[in-house]
Parts: sequence; structure tokens; C-alpha cells
Amino acid sequence: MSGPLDRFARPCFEGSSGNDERRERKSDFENSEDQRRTRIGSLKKKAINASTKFKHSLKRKSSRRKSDVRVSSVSIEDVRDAEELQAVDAFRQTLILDELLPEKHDDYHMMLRLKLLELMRKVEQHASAVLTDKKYFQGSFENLEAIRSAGVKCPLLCKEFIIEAWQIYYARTKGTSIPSAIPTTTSVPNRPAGLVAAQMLQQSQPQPAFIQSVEESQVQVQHQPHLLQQQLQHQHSFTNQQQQQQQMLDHQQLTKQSEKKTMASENDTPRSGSTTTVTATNGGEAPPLPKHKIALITGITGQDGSYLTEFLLNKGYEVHGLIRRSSNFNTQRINHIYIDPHNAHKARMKLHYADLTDASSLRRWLDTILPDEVYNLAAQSHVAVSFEIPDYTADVVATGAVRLLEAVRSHISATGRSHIRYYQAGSSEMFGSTPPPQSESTPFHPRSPYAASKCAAHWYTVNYREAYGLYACNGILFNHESPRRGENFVTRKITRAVGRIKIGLQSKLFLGNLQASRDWGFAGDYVEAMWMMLQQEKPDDYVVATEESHTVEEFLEVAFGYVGLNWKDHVVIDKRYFRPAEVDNLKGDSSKARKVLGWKPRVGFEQLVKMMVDEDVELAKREKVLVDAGYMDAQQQP
Ligand SMILES: C[C@H]1O[C@H](OP(=O)(O)OP(=O)(O)OC[C@H]2O[C@@H](n3cnc4c(=O)[nH]c(N)nc43)[C@H](O)[C@@H]2O)[C@@H](O)[C@@H](O)C1=O
Repeated sequence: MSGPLDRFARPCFEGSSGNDERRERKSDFENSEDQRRTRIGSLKKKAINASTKFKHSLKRKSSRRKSDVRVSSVSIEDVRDAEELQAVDAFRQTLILDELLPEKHDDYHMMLRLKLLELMRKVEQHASAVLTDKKYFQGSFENLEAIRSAGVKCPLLCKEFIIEAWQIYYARTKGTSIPSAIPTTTSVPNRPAGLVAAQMLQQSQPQPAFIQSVEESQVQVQHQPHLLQQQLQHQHSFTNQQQQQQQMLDHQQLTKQSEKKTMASENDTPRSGSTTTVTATNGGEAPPLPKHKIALITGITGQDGSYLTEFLLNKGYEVHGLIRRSSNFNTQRINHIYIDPHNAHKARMKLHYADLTDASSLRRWLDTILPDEVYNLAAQSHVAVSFEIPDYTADVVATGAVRLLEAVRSHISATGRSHIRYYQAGSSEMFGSTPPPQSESTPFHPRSPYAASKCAAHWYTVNYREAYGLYACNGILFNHESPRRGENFVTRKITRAVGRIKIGLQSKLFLGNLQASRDWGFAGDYVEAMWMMLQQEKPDDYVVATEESHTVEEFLEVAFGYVGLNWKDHVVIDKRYFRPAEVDNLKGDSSKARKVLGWKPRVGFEQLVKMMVDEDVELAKREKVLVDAGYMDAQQQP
């Protein structure tokens, strides 16, 4: 089905339906919204003024401190900041009087931190901790809420893994006095905790028996800046973060076990590839790396890259990912498995800058990493966008594949490492207008620059296999989705909107052709098939699909219906999302993969849609917390 060409009249970013809607809704809310912004703006200004005055006052005073030990209080304009400023000021005076404050540490933020630590210690003597972490401590935020609303007045500490700012606000809405105790991946922001801690010191009640005493807990704050950088862009729900933490812990444990195992059997199991030694940064010699397999993945930061990395790490692989430089970090999907490379003997995933458009970088990393398996997943993978940037799409998707194949070929010829195996990510888009069911023998008829480029990559791979005897496979993957799917693909665009509509952050969703039909599977299942292809005796090409096809409209029915909404009340057809040439119907025949590889999908269509909706409802709840706390605009998506 072809769409009108006037979509090129102005650029239109998918996933930005909130923005379209914002334009529409602005007039309704203009006045109240503008007033609210002005109010918040003026409060912020006041707070900044008060802080600046306080800081200047400290500086002025510090130059006089030897002769005039008593420091006068600051003038405070903002009522909201008064308690904090006074508390910090008084605390500073005490330190100066006790001669405990070296001049170089005499600044406001240092004071605030010290004050917070002091408050935390006091709080721990009088407060009770409520376990809210579900997975490890079988707690819940509902417990916290129930305890507070049952009239318990003592300060309550929310015992939780603190990863992102929204959790602090969320904990407060549930009645906590201060988030506490298990911030494994980020430090607790000073300001909210400081204010809350000050308030709670005024309250003290005996501790109910059913709440765990805080003395039993260990407070450990580790600061990992690489995770903090991603705070607001994080794509996964709270539940998912807990799963990720479990995976990380599992991975660390697995790594330890596999290290022990491989070290023990090092002599009798020679590694198929190279050995690399790493020098530890703690002064000692790191143990030689175990003889495990090494994988190199292009496109590691994408949906498939992140699932494949988890899968391979769980199989004991060392995984190297090639990433493109960009001005913003885009590693959200793999942050949970990232271990600082300075922990050389623990870090089993490593990232390197390279680009499929830069042949020299590909060859250099092959020579350095010496991988056993290479997975080429990188692409400009958006079909509609490929009509806008066809040249770039061809460069990355088609020529990028031949650059990498050629790098592998020349690396083998230079090193003799002929056991190396190559996986090429193909796409059902290559079948285009050929009617379903589509199998390995179905002729390609691509309908977009993206699909034509994928066809070229497919044939380059076949050619390197036939011409040079390279172990190279094409995985012809039908659509595969997950909560990590990019927000401009139709499935995630829908489930994001369902979450936000359900929570009241959005009311409309702008879409294109609802009659297109796709064979949608779960990305987590599909990465297993990639790996299986490279474990066979001989290289070959395989279709990977669920063998069920559903229209976009059916996806809408399930997604909206699952949360009790009717999609027809919210979806608006926007011709800008139609494509110049559409692929109407894709439905795979994956019998070869099922028979030869023993692969089959585990997650069905409805389960997939519900999984994505569940995650996105949670994500929307987090956004709502930030919106309610004035931390984010209602229409803005982090
Ligand atoms: C296998 C293949 O899978 C993906 O390509 P795709 O099938 O084009 O995925 P999509 O989610 O962008 O579109 C699916 C269908 O949904 C229709 N549709 C309607 N309304 C909107 C809409 O508003 N946005 C989008 N994106 N699509 C819409 C659209 O016209 C199309 O018919 C990529 O992973 C690709 O890399 C790949 O290899």
C-alpha cells in the first residue's frame, strides 16, 4: 500500500505524538500551564537567590572567621529553603566553634553533605526501615503506604535499591520520611533527603514490631557516574530494573564461578582463539583471562545487541561491542551489565569506538580483540527513515556489511584464525511484496532503501561464504519486539502511548497504516537463534519467525484492551506516518530453523503485547511521579 508523498513537507518524528498533542492541547491549558510555570520559575529563582546569598555570606564570613568566630545567620527569602539553610548554617557554626572545619571545605554543598550524614546517623537511631524492594526482600511500597496511613508517626525509611531520582519522589508519595539503605548504583540526592531528614527529627515514636529495625541494615552508597548519566533516559520499568540487577548479580556470580571453573580446567581445555593477559589496576598482576569464547557485536547498544550480550555473558562469553561516538550516551540498554573495565578480571563486556562506515576501525578491533564470533547487528534500522536518508542507510547497512566481511576475511588471511564465525542480521523486509508465508527460498522483493540494503548485505554474506569459505550465516529475522524496542517502531510507540494514556499523561496517539500485518516475536527469543546458527557444523541461512501474523489494528486491540481502554477513543490517523511503499503482509515459515537449530519462540503474540504494556505502564507511573514533583513537564518524555 502506498502513501502520499506530502509527508516530506515537514520532518515528523515518530514517538513524538505527545508533542503533536501538546500543540493541540496547549490552548486548553495555556493559562493555567503558563501560570504554573511562572510560579515554579519564580520559586526556583528564589531558591537560587537564597542559596547564592547564603554561599556569598559564607565566603564573606570565612575571611573574618579568625577574629569573629560567631557567624551571623543568613537572610532567607524562600520559605521552602529556610529550614535547610538554617540547619546547614547552624551546623557550620558548630563545626567552626569546634575547630573542625578546614577552610578549604567551607562551602555550602560540603556543609549540606556533612549535615545530611549527621542527620542520617541520628535518623537511624529513631527511625524504622520499611522494606519496599520486592524481589530480594519481598517488600512493597504498599506496605509503606499502609503503615503510614495506619497512623504510625515515627520516621520511616524506605529500604530500596535507589537507581533514579524518581524513586525518591515516589517513596515520598508513599509516606517515607527518607529513602534509605540500599542505593547500590547511585548516591541519594542530597536535597530532598536533607529536607526530609530535618523534618523527621521532630518526630519519634516506638517502632512497630513488624518493621525491620534500621540497625540491622548496612548502608552502602556507591557512586557510579556512568549510570547516573542515563538517569532520565532510562527505558525500563522499576520491575525491570530489579530483574536487571538480578541479572547483573547473576552475571557477576556466574563470572566468578566460570572463572574458578575455567582456571581449574585451563590446562586441559585449550581455547579455540587467542589468549589475552590484562594487568590489574590495583597494582597486582591480574590472573590470565579464562579460555572462554570471545564475541564481537556491532550494534551492541540496540535492542538485539543488549539481549544478545546478556545471552552470551550467561554462556560465559567475553563480549566486545563496537559503538559509534555520539554527543549523548546511548548505552541505556546495556548499563545494567556494564562493569567498570578497571575491574579487569570482572568486566566481561567491553565497549570500543568504531563505525561500520570506517573500515580501518573494524580491522583494527578484529586484530585487537581476536573474536571467535562476530555478530553484525548494527544498522540504520528504521524503514520509514531510510526513505529520508537512503544514501546513509545504504552506506551503513549494505556497504557496512561488506566492510566488516572484508575485515574478517583479511584478518583471517593475516592471522590464520580461520575458525572465526560471522552472523549477518537479515530482515523479513527483504521479502517486501512477495506474498506469505516467506521462507529461505522465497524470492526477495524489497520495498524500501532499507530493505534493498539488507538484500545487498545478505548476498555479500552468501558471496563471502562461497568465494572464501568463510563461516558466515544470514539470520532472516521477522519483526521482533520487547520493552527495549525503540520508541519509533509501531509496537513500542503504541505501548508507550497506552501507558501514558492510562496514567493520564497523554490522550491521543497518531499512527499511519493500521492494516499492515507483521509476524511479531520477542527479541529475547530471537537472539538465541542467532547464536544457534553459529554453533552448527556448516554455515547456512535461516528464517526466524513465530509463523503468526497480526495487523497493527490487532496490536492496538490487545494493547489498549489489556488496560481497559478502547483504542478508537485515542488513535488518530496521520498520513505523515504512511510510507511511500508499504510492505503489506509478512508471515514467516521458520520450519528450517525449528528443525535444524531446534529453535522455537517461547513468547506468543498476546504475551508479548502484555509484557510491553506492563513495562510501559510502570514507566509512565515513574514519569507521573516526576511530573507531580515538578521535575518534568506533563507532555515531556524523558
Ligand atoms: C523486520 C523489520 O522490522 C521493523 O520494520 P517495520 O516492519 O517497518 O517496523 P515498524 O514498527 O516501523 O512498522 C511496522 C508496520 O507498522 C506500520 N505503522 C503504522 N503506523 C505507524 C507508525 O506510526 N509508526 C511506525 N513506525 N509504523 C507504523 C508501518 O507502516 C509498518 O507497516 C524494523 O525492525 C526493521 O529494521 C526490520 O528489519
